Amino acid sequence: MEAKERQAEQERLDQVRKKLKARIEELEPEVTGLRDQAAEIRRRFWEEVTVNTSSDEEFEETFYTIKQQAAVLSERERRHRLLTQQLKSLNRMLPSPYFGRVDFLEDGLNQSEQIYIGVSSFIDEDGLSFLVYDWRTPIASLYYDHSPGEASYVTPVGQITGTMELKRQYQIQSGQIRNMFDANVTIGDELLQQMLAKGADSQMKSIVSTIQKEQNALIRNDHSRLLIVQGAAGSGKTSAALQRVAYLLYKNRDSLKADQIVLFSPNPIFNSYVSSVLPELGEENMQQTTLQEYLEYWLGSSLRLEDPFDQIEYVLTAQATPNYEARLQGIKYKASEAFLRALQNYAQWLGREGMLFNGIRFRDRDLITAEQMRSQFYSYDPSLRLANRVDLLQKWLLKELSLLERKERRADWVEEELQYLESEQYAEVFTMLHKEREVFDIAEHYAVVNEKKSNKRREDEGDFDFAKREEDLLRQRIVKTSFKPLRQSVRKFSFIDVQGLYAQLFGDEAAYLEKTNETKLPVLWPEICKQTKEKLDRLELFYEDATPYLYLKELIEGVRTNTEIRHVFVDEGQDYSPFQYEYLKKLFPRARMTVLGDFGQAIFTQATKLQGAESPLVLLYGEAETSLICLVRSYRSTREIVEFTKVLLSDESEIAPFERSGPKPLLARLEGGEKRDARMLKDIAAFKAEGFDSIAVITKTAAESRTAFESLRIQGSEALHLITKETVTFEKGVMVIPVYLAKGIEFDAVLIYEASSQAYSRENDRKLLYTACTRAMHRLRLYTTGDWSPFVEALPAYLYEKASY
Ligand SMILES: Nc1ncnc2c1ncn2[C@@H]1O[C@H](COP(=O)(O)OP(=O)(O)OP(=O)(O)O)[C@@H](O)[C@H]1O
Repeated sequence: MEAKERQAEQERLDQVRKKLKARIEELEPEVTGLRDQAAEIRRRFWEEVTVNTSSDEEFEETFYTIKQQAAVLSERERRHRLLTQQLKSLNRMLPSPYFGRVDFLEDGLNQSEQIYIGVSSFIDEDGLSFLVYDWRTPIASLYYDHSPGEASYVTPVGQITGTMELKRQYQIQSGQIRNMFDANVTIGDELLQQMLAKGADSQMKSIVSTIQKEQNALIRNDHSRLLIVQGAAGSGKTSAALQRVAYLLYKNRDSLKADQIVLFSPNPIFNSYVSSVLPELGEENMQQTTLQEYLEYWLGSSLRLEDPFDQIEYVLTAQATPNYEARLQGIKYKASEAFLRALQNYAQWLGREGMLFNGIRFRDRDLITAEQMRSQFYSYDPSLRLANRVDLLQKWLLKELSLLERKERRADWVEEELQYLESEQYAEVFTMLHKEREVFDIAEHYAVVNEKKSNKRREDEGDFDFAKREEDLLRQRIVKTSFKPLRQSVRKFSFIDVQGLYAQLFGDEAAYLEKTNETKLPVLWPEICKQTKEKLDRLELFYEDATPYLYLKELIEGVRTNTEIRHVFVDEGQDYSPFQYEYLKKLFPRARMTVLGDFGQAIFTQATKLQGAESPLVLLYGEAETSLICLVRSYRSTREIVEFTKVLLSDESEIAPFERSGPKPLLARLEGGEKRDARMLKDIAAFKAEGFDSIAVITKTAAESRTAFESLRIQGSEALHLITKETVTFEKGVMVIPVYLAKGIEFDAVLIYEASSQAYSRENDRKLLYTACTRAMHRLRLYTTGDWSPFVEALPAYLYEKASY
């Protein structure tokens, strides 16, 4: 590019920065001033108002002064918040105010506009000219969606068409243009090349300057109730999802707050990995959770819930244990829509018969028996929904408890407790009764004053009525305290035996079919029943039972919904069952859903296909309300790694590498574990010397991770981190990690610990191996001490190098 052009751009940049600095200098004292003013108003709030309640007018006067003061304070605080935000955004822009420019000649006009695009907008002093446009403005989509030539963008008032005369990208650091590229066919290839060539980080990066056209479509899609994104490994699903959150927050800034968006992540470590993207863009983070966290919260502490990682560890390691096959069948069935339907039918059946209740017991006595509840429950109008009848029963129980509580006051145990009451409790009741009197009685006023003066309680023994009332009140208090937990547990629906109701489903086959109207069951149903019940007896719940259990509980007690949440994002969406999607839909009735996933990485047994006619997800809200976007270009890995992993997956999925080259994946076969570990350590050292500082040894299971970690450490590597399901923060370095925890994360170099036929030979293992290999950005090595996995064996030799040592 011509030097003159570059100089002109640098001059423009200097101009913009000068204006930015001027605005910052102007704002800084204003922000400080507002902060001090607000603090001062707060401090002197009560000094400014004279509280006078002697007459109605005075009272009104006081009331208005307070209101006025509060309004001034809130205005100062609001303005302070606003300007602080502006200041932050200007400071964020200062080192690199923009990253792109398009020159656009709108049809019908005779002069083109230069549109500079950055992380936020910056308007000139005239209040009209945009020196920089926020990347989320409608006009900025020109940059992402078009190349020079005919172009258009959509505004709230319609489509604007014209010609794009120039598209330019900048790399700006500390106010200096380091690089400039003019794009013609595809945008940003050069900038993107440079971005992707960089090393992995402990935090996900924002991709705002190089968003690709197909990603832009998903970021800005705001008409679908459900947006499904099926994207190959490394195609930027997570990155684009986070930009989408930023976009939605910008577009709906008057009506949408960050805490009305929730992201379901695959594991806690992933939460830490993505947590810096939004703040980097000047937005607050959305809520982040895992489904496990959600389920645990709602199940409470009565049952211990297995987590998905223990479940997958079982699936991967317990093949040789008895009844493995039954558990697998159980996992599949309990994730299915058939089971969902079965539970709905079961709830219908319970409406007619079979409800189970927990009687209410008190001091080893039955207060209200399960039988009484049952007959009360079935006396209600059968046309009422189950949950409505439960609601009626709850009200009835609370009323019954009130009656019983009253009766209980005369019980002997209350008499006994009276004897043991602490003197403070007496004193409290005594004062209460006197307070009651004091209001009406002048003599009482006098007695109170006297009491205070002499610092002695007066004698009331002679006053029979008073003593009786005192006792009554004390009895009332004793019983009330003891009944409080009973009331609380009725409010929490503890009178419903959900555990029994769930267990009751897993009786014999004929009974199940009758209660649920189902016709087909897994072959090993009796064993599934046995396993489920044994677990429940130990007050535990398999992971695959958690969502159905909660679902049944809600069919009975009424659905728990969260109407505050407007957008739900589900990352690694292939790992959720159809059942879980139904549950999420119910839970967030007012939310739009964005599901991102890759069926190629479906390593959990309950996986859901995201697209295609048989996808249950498409049926969730119906086709009319669902949009599907496929991302096929993979940005994470070099072309060589993408080609290797693509063939490894061996299905028809389209995966296209982005043009970035590196060495082919390397296969190393060694005689015995010791030699393999020694080799790996040497390779790790070499990677580090090359400047890669995020390196992962990926294993199939957590058990294998522990062994690998120990043996690599013994061989001399201390700077090694073992990542387990308990790890909550993601840090750079060399780590040993099971593949299912590495989901969604990436590393400069990946070393597959043992790619033998023993480890990866079943069809499911293929996806595990694929997921593991696709974590690599720049280098991929596979090791084995035995025969290669058949999936590796089947790869054509041109896809890899073989190590010769
Ligand atoms: N438009 C882009 N510009 C720059 N980098 C990008 C872009 N799209 C994706 N990337 C990079 O590609 C890598 C993979 O992105 P991301 O993790 O979002 O992919 P993913 O589809 O969620 O992957 P996976 O399913 O394997 O977890 C990241 O390093 C991301 O920064």
